[in-house]
Amino acid sequence: MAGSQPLALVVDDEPDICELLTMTLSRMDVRTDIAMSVTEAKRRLAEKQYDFCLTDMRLPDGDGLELVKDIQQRPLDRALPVAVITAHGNMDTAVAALKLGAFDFVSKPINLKPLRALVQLALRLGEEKRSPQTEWHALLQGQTLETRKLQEHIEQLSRTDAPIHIRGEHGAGKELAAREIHRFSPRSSAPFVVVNCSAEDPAELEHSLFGNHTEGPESGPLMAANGGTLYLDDITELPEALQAKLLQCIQNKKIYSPSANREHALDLRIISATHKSLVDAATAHRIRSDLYFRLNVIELVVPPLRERQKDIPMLARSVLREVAASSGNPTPRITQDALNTLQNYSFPANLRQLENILQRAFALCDGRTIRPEDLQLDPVSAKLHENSGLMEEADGVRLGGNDMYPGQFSSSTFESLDEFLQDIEKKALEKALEETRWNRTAAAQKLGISFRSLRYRLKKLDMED
Ligand SMILES: Nc1ncnc2c1ncn2[C@@H]1O[C@H](COP(=O)(O)OP(=O)(O)OP(=O)(O)O)[C@@H](O)[C@H]1O
Repeated sequence: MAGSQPLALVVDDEPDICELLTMTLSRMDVRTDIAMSVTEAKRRLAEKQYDFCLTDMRLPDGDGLELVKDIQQRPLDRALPVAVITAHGNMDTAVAALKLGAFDFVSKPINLKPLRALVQLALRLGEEKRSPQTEWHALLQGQTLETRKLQEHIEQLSRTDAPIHIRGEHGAGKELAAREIHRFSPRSSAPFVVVNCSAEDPAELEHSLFGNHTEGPESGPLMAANGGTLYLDDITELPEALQAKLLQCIQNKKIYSPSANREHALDLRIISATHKSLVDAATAHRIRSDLYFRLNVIELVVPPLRERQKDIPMLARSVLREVAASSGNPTPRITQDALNTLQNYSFPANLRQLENILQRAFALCDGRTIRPEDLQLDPVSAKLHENSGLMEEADGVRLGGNDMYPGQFSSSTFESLDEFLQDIEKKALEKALEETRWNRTAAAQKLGISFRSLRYRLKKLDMED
């Protein structure tokens, strides 16, 4: 830090606000320089090294966004955390600032409590950047371009506090990526809390999000994640009534407790995820547009394992090391043929499937060496997945095969393409249900869809009985 006390640059042309900010920061042992315009701010940034910058949006010679952009473009200042002050309710500007690289925003009239939390986070951000990078989770290591891009993006996102939406196939590592963002972020000492938004029962989901009736939000994950990160998995499945409630909490940064008859301040980073398209869900009005804009400020795409093909040998060895260590056994060897076989497989269920395959292979092998036959890969389903693009295979359920559907549309058998596709869907659902003895939760899991989605499909295809 510049000197023993941190130094902040406040950019605002309203003397009252400058005074309020200077006083608040000085009570936090932060020294402040003031700039009244974009030009003056740029000059000061060129002269001194700051630990944090807070800028108003409307300035006499330009706007705060220009400054945010400028700070991101200066190599020396790349590490400088910048936050913006927005007019009350102007979410568009706040989102634009976050997209440009601002780590957070405060809205007018300035409330001192969130402002202090923001300053503390900004200062921790500065410190994090100076500490040596921690090692990646074993499944996110690798040398392929896709993996490096992912790592770089994760590092970048851990330096902001903006909401992130993660998109990727089942088992590709969305939660892992979210955990890494949290671990590298200044929120890392606070909890990372996971909520799955596709619960079977909406009332149960409401409790699991907002706490139960007797204890209120104090017993729920939003309060549990306070100060840290809330990971909302399968966000496209969140029922509409809960979307409104969630939006209110995120927007107001508060949660109401009926039992205590008071509001609790919420200081959370939200990371949401889906294996579907959030854009499609918003277009189809399954996700409220105001919530969509709140969640999808920055998107992170986690690549499927088949796009990290060259990483597979390294990943396989590291999974085997873990599997063996957890049972107190020496790590088995894996032959080059077995590695080649893995590299040629399409892994429809991604990292999760790689782990499952190697756990099974470890149990089946002679204890010392894993050979191709120990992997028990299903070449047909792998090929089907590669070629069809129609359906997804998860956890080893075979959705295709000539015994199930003819593979191509014929107008003599089906009246329309829709009917043909419905037939495929019906057969896949039947098969998964049979294989799980009509346990719908397990069948949904096998099909790689949520329980709600399975229920919806069964209804749509008139298969509820
Ligand atoms: N905290 C963790 N520690 C160790 N391994 C983990 C952890 N979280 C996930 N994994 C492993 O990482 C792999 C990818 O899982 P992850 O849950 O990140 O995928 P995902 O893309 O979020 O999947 P889904 O869409 O089904 O929720 C799995 O094999 C899982 O076992």
